[in-house]
Amino acid sequence: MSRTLVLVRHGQSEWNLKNLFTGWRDVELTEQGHAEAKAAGQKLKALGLKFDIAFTSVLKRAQVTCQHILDAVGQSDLETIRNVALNERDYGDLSGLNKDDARAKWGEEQVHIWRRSYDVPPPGGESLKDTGARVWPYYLHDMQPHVLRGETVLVAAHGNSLRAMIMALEGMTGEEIVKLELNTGIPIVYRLNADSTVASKEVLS
Ligand SMILES: O=C(O)[C@@H](CO)OP(=O)(O)O
Repeated sequence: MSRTLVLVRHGQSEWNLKNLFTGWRDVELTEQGHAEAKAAGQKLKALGLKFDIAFTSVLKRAQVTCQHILDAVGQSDLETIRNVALNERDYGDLSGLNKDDARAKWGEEQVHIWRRSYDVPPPGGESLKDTGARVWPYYLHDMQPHVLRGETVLVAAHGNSLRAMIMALEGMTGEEIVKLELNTGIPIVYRLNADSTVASKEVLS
């Protein structure tokens, strides 16, 4: 029984590089981002992983990352489900603003609260808790059944949508999850027990 779940944050995007709040804006990967996604695929290939299904968001930085990984493991045509539930946290009115400009305008502390508190949403956007309220039901209904059937599942998504999944998978508190930073293009390989709890976790950094 494989029961393997691989989570990967997309490679560096143009707006990661420019230090802009991104959220649901549909931006491209940088050259480095493409390279990170390909390297993630090579790491998964080296583990000998073969996927049964892949899931990604409706945003191209995650979709392209997903495709690079599937190409690297020799599964370019694998069934891939795209769903808005896996999108990045919606940054609302902050989307497109520079993070340093925002600190200058609203103060370091306020911007940190918007970025890394668990349940305080940025103006017009989602908190991490709000993001979890769409990610976790989607995981339970659409992804977890594949894993529990013994399949190997790839999820290429975003820093905060993956944080929301990790929090629930590992039973972390809101305080614990906001301290966890996910690097771009680094696969996290979970093996699950039959009762859906985590048996092991390996970060392929
Ligand atoms: O801008 C965003 O959408 C996210 C991820 O890049 O940023 P943050 O680090 O603030 O969660």
